[in-house]
Amino acid sequence: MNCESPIPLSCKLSASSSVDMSTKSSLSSTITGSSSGDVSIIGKLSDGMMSDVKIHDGKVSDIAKPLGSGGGGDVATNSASRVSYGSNVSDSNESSCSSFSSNGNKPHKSNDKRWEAIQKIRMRDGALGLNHFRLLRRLGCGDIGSVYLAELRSSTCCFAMKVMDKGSLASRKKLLRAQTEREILSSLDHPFLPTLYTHFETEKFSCLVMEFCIGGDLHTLRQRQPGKHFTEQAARFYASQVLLALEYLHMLGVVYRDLKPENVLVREDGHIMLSDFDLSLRCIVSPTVVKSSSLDTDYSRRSPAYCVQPSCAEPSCVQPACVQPSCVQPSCFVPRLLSQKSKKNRKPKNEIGNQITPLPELVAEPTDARSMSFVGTHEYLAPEIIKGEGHGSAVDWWTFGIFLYELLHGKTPFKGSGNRATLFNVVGQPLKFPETSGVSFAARDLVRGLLVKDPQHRLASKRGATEIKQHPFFDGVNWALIRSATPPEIPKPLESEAPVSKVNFPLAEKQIASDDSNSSASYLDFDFF
Ligand SMILES: Nc1ncnc2c1ncn2[C@@H]1O[C@H](COP(=O)(O)OP(=O)(O)OP(=O)(O)O)[C@@H](O)[C@H]1O
Repeated sequence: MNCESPIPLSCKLSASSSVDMSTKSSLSSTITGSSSGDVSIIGKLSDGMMSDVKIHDGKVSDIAKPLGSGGGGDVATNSASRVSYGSNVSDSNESSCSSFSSNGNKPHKSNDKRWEAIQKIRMRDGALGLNHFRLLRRLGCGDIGSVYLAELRSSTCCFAMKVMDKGSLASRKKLLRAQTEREILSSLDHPFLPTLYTHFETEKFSCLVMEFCIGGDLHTLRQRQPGKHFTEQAARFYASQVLLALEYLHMLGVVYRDLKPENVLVREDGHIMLSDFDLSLRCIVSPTVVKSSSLDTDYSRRSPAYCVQPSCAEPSCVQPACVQPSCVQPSCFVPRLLSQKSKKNRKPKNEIGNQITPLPELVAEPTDARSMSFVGTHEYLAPEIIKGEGHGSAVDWWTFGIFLYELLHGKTPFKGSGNRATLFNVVGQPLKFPETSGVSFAARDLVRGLLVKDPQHRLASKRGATEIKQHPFFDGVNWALIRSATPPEIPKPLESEAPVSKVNFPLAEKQIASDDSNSSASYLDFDFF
């Protein structure tokens, strides 16, 4: 494997951020292809155009004046190299386009105004299409598409629309990645994960309409902090929400595999949303209650019992064929109770009655799932991925450790002079903390537990997120009420810096312009791949 191979570059762009250009460039690079095969450069930078909109509560509320100076060229920086080796994904038949008929399967979003707005259009016009949206500006672009801020016409609701060129996806063998992302997105209903409002296709494009996050990503936000790192309190806030999102994904049978600050977006209320699921691995999980009630509260005194079905065991599992779509739905889980103790060892009822009753504990995470794909971002790659040993959900706990380290220290722990050196460090170098670090013992201890190179001995590898939640670093976090916790920072409403200029549509974009015949050309800025 040549880790210094030319790599496709995909840009990331956040229009209103000030950045430290010395530490990271504005490129996020992605390696794709087989380990022996050639790879090519396919990226470009987007131009960071801004439109004149102001947004509150996912709705356009005002037309703001251009701000003039002060950041037109500000580009969110991200040099993190993204890797996707060995999946050798071949084209699959595209699933037929479908808009979701209702929000019935997303009870947590049931009173969301955006659903109502979408539903109204659907009742009036049938399926939604590109012509129902006004594209205001490009938010950024990734390896498989560009994301636009889109306003639903005849409403004031705003969305993030990911637009993917189907021809380009097919020629670059990325249809499966796009399909994976769409299927995962459609199964999510969680406060820290995106809502997919609808999906539709034009002749040329496949479009995902998602919740829009006004606050940019955590990478950009970190750059703005004093010392370019978060306080421990802020890091705890963001990490705890990410942890819950990962736990939920694992319970759905999704190993996320691409955690990094760039993929953690900030909502207008300051809470987070994990985005970008095209590198995720889906597997089948079999949740197990390892502790059913108050019978035993002390983990350290007993050997835990786990029962997770490693249904997704080999490289082929990155292919959809090995995943039953219905099995990423929570409804397919039938938790099983494992008896922890024989009856004679249990405490008598009256003793239990005097105690605070802890909640049952469920392990529903695919701790034994295995994939051989080489995916992720160099600085975040787990050793078992680099070594090609096969990996499962423990990779998310490794990346969680790197993520926490970066939030607290402003840099990742194993970064080398190049990608090859980075990978070497991840596998062979011990974890070190900056000597002058003011980070607490608890935080360092948690990072140490997560960045254990052997996944079998890594924190959370046995009982999943529960092990991490119980670490002293998270003492005081009210997991049940975390949505009500006060965020470290509330993003400012989006305002424009410069009016959108007229765009000359390249040939490839003419189609979308004609698809979107009702829209004003001045709002369009397409630039695919
Ligand atoms: N829901 C959203 N709200 C606001 N901005 C978003 C949203 N989703 C994506 N973005 C922006 O668009 C950029 C591109 O996102 P996208 O997920 O397509 O690319 P990516 O993160 O580089 O991943 P990939 O290369 O796998 O496609 C992100 O970096 C982010 O800045």
